[in-house]
Amino acid sequence: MADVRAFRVPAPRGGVRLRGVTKTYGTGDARLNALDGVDLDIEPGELVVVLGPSGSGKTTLLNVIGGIECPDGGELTVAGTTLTGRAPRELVAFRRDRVGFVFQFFNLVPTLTARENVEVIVELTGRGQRAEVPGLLEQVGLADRMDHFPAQLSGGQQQRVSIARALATDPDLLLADEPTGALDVATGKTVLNLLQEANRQGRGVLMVTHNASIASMAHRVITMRDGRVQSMERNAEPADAAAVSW
Ligand SMILES: Nc1ncnc2c1ncn2[C@@H]1O[C@H](COP(=O)(O)OP(=O)(O)OP(=O)(O)O)[C@@H](O)[C@H]1O
Repeated sequence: MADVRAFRVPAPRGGVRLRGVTKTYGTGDARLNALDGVDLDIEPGELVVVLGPSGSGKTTLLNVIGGIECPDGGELTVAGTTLTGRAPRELVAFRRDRVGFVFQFFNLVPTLTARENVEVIVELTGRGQRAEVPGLLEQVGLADRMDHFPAQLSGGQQQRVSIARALATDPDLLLADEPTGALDVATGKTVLNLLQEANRQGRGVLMVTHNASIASMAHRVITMRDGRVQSMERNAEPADAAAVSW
């Protein structure tokens, strides 16, 4: 008899709820509302793309949802955890257990190999298994590059290491800030494909980008303006990452 586990659809996870979330930088005349009362619901398992002009609050939104920044006001719940009013220590635990980050410029440790860059996260967080790291690097197409240092890898390969690193702790939600911003089209598409695959495994994915073409692969597209959600659109049929082009 066939193994029924092979057919099990992964449970969707990584839902997000914001109500009136504010984040202000500076004081007096220099005071700036980076987030100016954001209301937003992201369903578990959704792939959401965030667009908007420079300075509209996209990165701040991502950082607040990821527990990198504390909101000044409003209510915020991510993957079942209420983040408002939390002590910094609790936010560290939340980040460790719930979210994975992918950045535009990869943020790898230059003195560690690809394998070590992923292993160090497994060891620091106590999540995931060191023995699974080679398999993860294989999944992102780096079986033959595991012992290379970041400087010996192309931009796309470095971004794939950073995706393996983000997935090593099995996060509920993957937060990606301009993950293709430093890559050419072909390489960028392989990265998008990996993010889509991570989403198809049930994880929430929230991706900030300036590239409006990427919006076609999202379940929902959010446009930010002046620290607020200006619009929200649902794609009836999200495209395969392979079909995205720019
Ligand atoms: N640490 C900070 N200190 C002061 N101001 C900040 C800080 N971080 C962001 N800002 C300001 O908050 C506003 C929103 O910034 P944010 O980086 O979220 O915008 P963005 O939409 O991601 O922009 P971009 O597309 O250029 O990356 C901007 O005006 C920015 O200058």
